[in-house]
Amino acid sequence: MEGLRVGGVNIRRGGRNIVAGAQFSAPAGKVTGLVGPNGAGKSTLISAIVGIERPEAGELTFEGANLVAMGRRERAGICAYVEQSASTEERLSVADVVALGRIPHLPAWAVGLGTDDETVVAEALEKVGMARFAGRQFSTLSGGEQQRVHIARALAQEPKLLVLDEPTSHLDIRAQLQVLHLLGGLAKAGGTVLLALHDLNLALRFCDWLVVLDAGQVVAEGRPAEVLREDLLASVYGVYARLIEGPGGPVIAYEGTV
Ligand SMILES: Nc1ncnc2c1ncn2[C@@H]1O[C@H](COP(=O)(O)OP(=O)(O)OP(=O)(O)O)[C@@H](O)[C@H]1O
Repeated sequence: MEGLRVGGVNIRRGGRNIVAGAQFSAPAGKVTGLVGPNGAGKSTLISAIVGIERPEAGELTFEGANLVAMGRRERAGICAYVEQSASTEERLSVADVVALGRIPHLPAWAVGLGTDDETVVAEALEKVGMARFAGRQFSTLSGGEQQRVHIARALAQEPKLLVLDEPTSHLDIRAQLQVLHLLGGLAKAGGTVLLALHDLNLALRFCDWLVVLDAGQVVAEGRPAEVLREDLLASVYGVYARLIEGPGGPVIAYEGTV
């Protein structure tokens, strides 16, 4: 299965190349991690993939269809996006925020959700452990609770391509494991999942495929344990680390900065 293909993408901002000739695949049926140090260009590249900005050059395709040329509604029928910092939906309830995910699936004349849509919304909240918050005003939630609701909104969209920018940054460790497990389940069901991630041990454990971005360029792509080698951790992240065998597979033990 083809999934997402990023081909020779250039993105300029402020008069300089932020992403330069990025080329990689996020295959369908896999969780692909996009990793790299602060400022590497991960969010910028993601903003082009989800259609927030147009790349200056290059191709972005999903299952062979050109994402750049797609209209908003068509793209929303395929791709859901969970932003790094959640925007404030001030007066909406939690259930209303998640219901926004159903909009691409509603007919143009619809005035509200159908029963099936409401079931999808309730299930999405259940999956992220937020069902009991359905009636709460979104703005009263904690950062981690808001992040879970945004993930639920993306799940309610039932996307073929799910793109998440650091979806676990505000989550406690249990919620991180639950969300990453959930994403693994979506991929196993045939979905394409791409997520920017800082925790390389979580990337090792939960990603099937890894893309490393450094200074706007893809410097490595492959299976996590083959990509996250000691020399790459030193050259890209500037850290000394050892890969040691943990009970559930390899684990990175950090030793210091280069
Ligand atoms: N409008 C802009 N003008 C100039 N530089 C910009 C602009 N927007 C972003 N940048 C720069 O582009 C680089 C990439 O930013 P981006 O947010 O994509 O990185 P990132 O890999 O997501 O980083 P982080 O891990 O810190 O979230 C950074 O150095 C940032 O300062």
